Amino acid sequence: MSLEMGEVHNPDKVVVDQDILNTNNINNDTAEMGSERGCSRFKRICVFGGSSSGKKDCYQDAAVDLGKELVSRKVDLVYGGGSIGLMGLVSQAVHQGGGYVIGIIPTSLIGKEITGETVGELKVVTGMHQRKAEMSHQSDAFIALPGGYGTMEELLEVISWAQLGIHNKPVGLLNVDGYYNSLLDFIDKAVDDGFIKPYQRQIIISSPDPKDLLQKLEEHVPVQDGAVAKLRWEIQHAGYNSSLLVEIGR
Ligand SMILES: C/C(=C\CNc1ncnc2c1ncn2[C@@H]1O[C@H](COP(=O)(O)O)[C@@H](O)[C@H]1O)CO
Repeated sequence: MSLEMGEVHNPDKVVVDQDILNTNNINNDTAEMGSERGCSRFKRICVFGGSSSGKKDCYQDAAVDLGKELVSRKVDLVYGGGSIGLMGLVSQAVHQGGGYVIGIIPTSLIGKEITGETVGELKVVTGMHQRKAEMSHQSDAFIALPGGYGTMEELLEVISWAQLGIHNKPVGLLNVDGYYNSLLDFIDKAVDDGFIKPYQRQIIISSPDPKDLLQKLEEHVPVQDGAVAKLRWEIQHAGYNSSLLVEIGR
């Protein structure tokens, strides 16, 4: 497979590149589709997950169940574009269920040897930072499956962006078999010790069960603080025009 930057693979289901990048369009679509789709307030959810499958069957089962749950709610999947590990399993479950899959992959990770044979659409970006920005632009919520450094980095970034008010999209943690218990304990310690504000602890929505997690995300009301709202207002009124501000404006 040879792909150029910005190219969308799989022409039978081509998404016009400009539409993908236009965050406002996606937002409008989401609002319009809400009643039409009937199943979810989200049009697209970004799922982070291990490039490994983990040693216990329950991790793989959870990835497949999450994919099926997205399909049943008619929510599109945005993910890292690889076919390996839990990220591959969730993408295959969505694709096989007839759902829509968009993989965002940096040029450096393209190649069957590294990512395997991917399903759905594949959008190529220049690097890891562009990938995360693009995944965030594309999505109305985030979910992390169990995973390693890559998953944790992606998860913590969207949490810290929520804390800064860069987005107000729900962040879910699929805490399969208590995999993330020690991370949640650590975050509770950070709250106790004064490094994370108690209301910011609520940014993370966790559940061991995909269906329950999706339901909690649907019902979630984002936490706001006055300082963040002021920051958002000041940046918007400073007249900047960057991808970050497109995010902030959502
Ligand atoms: C480097 C190797 C394989 C990497 N293949 C990947 N393809 C696509 N996306 C990937 C890949 N590896 C990591 N990611 C991203 O990070 C998250 C998973 O990382 P983790 O450390 O396994 O948790 C995932 O969400 C992707 O976005 C060959 O060794």
